[in-house]
Amino acid sequence: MTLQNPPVNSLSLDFLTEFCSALEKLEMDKSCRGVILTSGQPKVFSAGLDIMEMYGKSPERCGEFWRAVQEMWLKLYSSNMVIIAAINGSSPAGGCLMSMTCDYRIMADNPRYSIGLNETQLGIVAPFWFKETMVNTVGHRTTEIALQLGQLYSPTEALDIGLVDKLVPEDQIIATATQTMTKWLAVPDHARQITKSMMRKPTIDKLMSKREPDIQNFVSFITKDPIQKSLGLYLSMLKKRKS
Ligand SMILES: CCCCCCCCCC/C=C/CC(=O)SCCNC(=O)CCNC(=O)[C@H](O)C(C)(C)COP(=O)(O)OP(=O)(O)OC[C@H]1O[C@@H](n2cnc3c(N)ncnc32)[C@H](O)[C@@H]1OP(=O)(O)O
Repeated sequence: MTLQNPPVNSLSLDFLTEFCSALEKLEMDKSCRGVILTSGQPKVFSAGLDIMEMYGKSPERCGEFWRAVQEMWLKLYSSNMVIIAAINGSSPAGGCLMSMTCDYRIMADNPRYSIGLNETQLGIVAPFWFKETMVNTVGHRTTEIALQLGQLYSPTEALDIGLVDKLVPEDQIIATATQTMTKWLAVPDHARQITKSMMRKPTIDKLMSKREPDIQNFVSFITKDPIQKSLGLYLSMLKKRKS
């Protein structure tokens, strides 16, 4: 699957809805056992959640957006398929979350790229299921430091902490992902799928049982004046940096 939402693959409501529907089709297709997730945009895997979906929007619209974010996470994290992330660009916040739902992460070894959950840098807080996905990936202590600082890691740093599994030159990323997929698909599906589910079920069940309160929490948090102000400042910083 190639992410195509120019310019930076930000995760808008429309894009998330389309993504989930495409993933569901693959999940139901018995001939499809694995997916390589990559970006069709230069330099960026995904810029994370579309900030415009969280800025100046009605509570109803924010709720609809958050349900779509939950759905994307649930579909990816609980997929029966082998999902390999070929991270061919920067992957902050929601982009990092998306990568962490995959079974294996291969990143281009370009020092200009970065990956991490940088929410606190925007004045917002990564919700419990973002946090738990990271704990399940890199462990508790590393997550505590990463989340409080809103740290973005270079590919080499990300490899050091186990946030990605392998670095390769960018032009070899799909070939390496394909070789890796062959190895993962050599394991009998049922045994691998049960094992994956055993590892991830507690985190998935926790969000499933708290979906509505999590949406309420998000809406009441994101629509608060100081949070809207922080997002507005961050957006203008992004635009200014460009000029
Ligand atoms: C008890 C508490 C309970 C809490 C419950 C509530 C929890 C709330 C949590 C909400 C979680 C949010 C997670 C997120 O994903 S937030 C998004 C974070 N994303 C970022 O910080 C990334 C920002 N972008 C960048 O750093 C860079 O754009 C880039 C990805 C490194 C690419 O750089 P590049 O130089 O190639 O591109 P530009 O910066 O010039 O960007 C091109 C245009 O795209 C716009 N842009 C970039 N990112 C976003 C985005 N995420 N959303 C919307 N728009 C984005 C950028 O402004 C440029 O626009 P322009 O062309 O109009 O200037």
